[in-house]
Amino acid sequence: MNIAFIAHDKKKDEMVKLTTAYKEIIKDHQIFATGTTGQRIIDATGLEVHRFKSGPLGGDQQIGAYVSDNKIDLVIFLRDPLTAQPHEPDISALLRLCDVYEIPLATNLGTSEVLLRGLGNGFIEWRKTQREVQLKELQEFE
Ligand SMILES: O=C(CO)COP(=O)(O)O
Repeated sequence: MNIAFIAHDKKKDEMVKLTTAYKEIIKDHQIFATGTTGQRIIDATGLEVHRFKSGPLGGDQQIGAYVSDNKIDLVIFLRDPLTAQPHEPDISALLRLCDVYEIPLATNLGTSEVLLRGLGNGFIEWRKTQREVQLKELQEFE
């Protein structure tokens, strides 16, 4: 599975704790992240991470583009609900695309734990079928 991890500044310590705690589960998957979040995950876990640009510089949009290309199966986005973000429109756009494409999305630590445990127990496997169906549809369209 391809998992995207994103955390706002005040949530980055939580993200480090989360990815460290669930390293045994996430190590078997491809990890994508916005720039600074990705670096924190690399430093803390040593896992391989595909880093996009930093969020305010377009990272959320890059992940959104991957979502719309059916390349992301799960999004863990630890948002800071108490601080205004200069790139709020990008954040809303990413959340919207997750809903458009029915991508499992966690925006807080509690839901993140549920989704990562679900991932470990195979509950996200349906995404593989979803990807194959969509690929077939695209091929028929071309
Ligand atoms: O701002 C972000 C998401 O909206 C996160 O970006 P960084 O991981 O680069 O801090």
